Amino acid sequence: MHDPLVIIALDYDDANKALAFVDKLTPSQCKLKVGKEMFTLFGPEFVKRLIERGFDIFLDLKFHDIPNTVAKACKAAAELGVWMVNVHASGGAEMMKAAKAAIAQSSHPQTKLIAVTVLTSMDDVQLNDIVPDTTAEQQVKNLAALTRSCGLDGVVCSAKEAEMLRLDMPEPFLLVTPGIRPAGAEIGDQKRVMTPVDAMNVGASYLVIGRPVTLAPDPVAVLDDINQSLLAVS
Ligand SMILES: O=C(O)c1cc(=O)[nH]c(=O)n1[C@@H]1O[C@H](COP(=O)(O)O)[C@@H](O)[C@H]1O
Repeated sequence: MHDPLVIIALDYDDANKALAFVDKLTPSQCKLKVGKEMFTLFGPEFVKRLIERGFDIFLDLKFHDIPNTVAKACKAAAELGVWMVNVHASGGAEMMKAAKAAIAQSSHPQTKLIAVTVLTSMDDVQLNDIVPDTTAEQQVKNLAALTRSCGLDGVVCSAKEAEMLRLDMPEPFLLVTPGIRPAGAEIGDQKRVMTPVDAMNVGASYLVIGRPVTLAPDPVAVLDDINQSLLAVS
């Protein structure tokens, strides 16, 4: 089966609404991301229902805690049967290595583990409130290098940093890029954004796209258009 490049962020507060959308999709059109809102509302059962429908699931809970806690959470996520799970790289090397080791020991050791570098909702000004005297680009570079040295499968970053990272981080290291906005789409709370085609051209592995698709009057048509536009670059 063709591996879809788009990961749809299912950020709904209503499981039936989310499932009504998912029922119009096939696993060759997109992977699905379940994040903090839907997981908090509907839990692992909801994730299992999506897996049963044949979709690859990115469980985006962005774990960030002491190594023991994150390792156990990642093992539990892997055992749900998800395709990918994530942690915050700023949790540090010990935490990331513990998470990787725990997944390797789980019943689903092929689960991919990636680390968030700098959230795509942050610009340099916001970043400097928490990490002075750096840029988002520099911080992404440092945290991606740390993530890679810990043996993880990839990072979450904005497509703005993809070209720089690809210089010394070739595939199969994954660059998973949210903050994707088709031309003319509302940017909302995102800061470091790029269009789907531009993101793929600079080296993204997968594009995480939420509201531009899910809030559209015809979400499936928007997803089809994005997939069509990507045919030329993939
Ligand atoms: O890890 C993520 O998926 C993530 C990291 C990041 O830096 N920025 C980011 O937007 N995300 C997620 O990607 C999705 C983006 O959604 P939209 O902004 O609606 O396209 C949301 O579900 C976010 O939680």
